[in-house]
Amino acid sequence: MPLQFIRSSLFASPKNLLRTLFLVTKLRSLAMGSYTASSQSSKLFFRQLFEKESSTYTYLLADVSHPDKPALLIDPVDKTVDRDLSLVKELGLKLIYALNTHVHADHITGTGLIKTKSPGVKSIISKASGSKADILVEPGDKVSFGDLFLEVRATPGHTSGCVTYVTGDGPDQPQPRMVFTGDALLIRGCGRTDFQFMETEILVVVHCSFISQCIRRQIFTLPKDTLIYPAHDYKGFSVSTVEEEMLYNPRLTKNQVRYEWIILDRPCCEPSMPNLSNHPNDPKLGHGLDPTTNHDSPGFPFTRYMSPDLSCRCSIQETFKGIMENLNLAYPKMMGIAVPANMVCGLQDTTS
Ligand SMILES: N[C@@H](CCC(=O)N[C@@H](CSS)C(=O)NCC(=O)O)C(=O)O
Repeated sequence: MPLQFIRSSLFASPKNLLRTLFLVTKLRSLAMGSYTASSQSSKLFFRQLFEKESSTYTYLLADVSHPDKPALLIDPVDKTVDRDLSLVKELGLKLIYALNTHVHADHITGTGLIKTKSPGVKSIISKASGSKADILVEPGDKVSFGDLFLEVRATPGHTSGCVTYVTGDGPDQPQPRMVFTGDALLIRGCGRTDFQFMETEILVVVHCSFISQCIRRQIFTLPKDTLIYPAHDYKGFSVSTVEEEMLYNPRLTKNQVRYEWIILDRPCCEPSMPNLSNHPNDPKLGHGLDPTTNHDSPGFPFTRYMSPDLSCRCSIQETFKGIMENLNLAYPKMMGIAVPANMVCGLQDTTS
């Protein structure tokens, strides 16, 4: 509503005055809502926190309707642990979990420090990450805090163990839903895919397929108003929605024919990397059709990648793989220190 209309209607009639006051209040609360990124749920306390050197978002969630006010932190950073723990204390929350979405390569997780400063807090990371933590979660697991919970979804590709945490689906859970995507899905972007398994062309394709397919299947299938909260932003964005990213994310709105086709009908994100050494038709040398039947070999869903008819369906520049190969990002400055430290997620400073 134009401000001019609000102003002029202020003087029209008592009825209009009330309506206008309601509108102004609503507009103000909407503006504040997006500024503080607060949730609609009366049970959920939610705060988005920022670490500026690595442009990392940490999220604090708590069930404030529960007598203990149990809380969790998603993707805490070592440098801002004191700030985060002071906030938890000030608000009278009881921190029970410190979660990581994945093994970060650009900063050191805060979970180790949190555990030393706040004994009793349990660290959480995915089992697929291969790193250490108190609790290793798998897709489908729930992380409960009071009456609220987060659901674990697998979104590998940036790293093989990346998971996304989604607020629960149910009458007492926050509405709209909220999804903490780590580095899998960023606002108008996504995590780079050049960290792991880049030895062969086929594995590059597998990883690109994983991330783009997992974003589609695990995140874009959520209700359109689901709020997206990533682990990083480099452009000043703080929140998006499933609908917005489906429409405007430049890395996910381009031609996907090649990758949709490659893992068609395969359950997403299963650790079923093809065993290249045992396969009779080496995909590096050509397509993997069974020469006797001219069909895909059983149990090898990627075999048609090199098939000439598929390759000409779309040009490589239009594909997700083409986009990802042309990002030209330098490796994170802290990678050599961050990855080994984060592989012992939350345990490096404890005796357990
Ligand atoms: N310049 C930063 C690292 C930037 C970077 O590589 N970010 C990662 C996520 S953190 S490992 C990424 O996936 N970026 C995708 C993108 O499109 O930016 C540093 O030196 O730390």
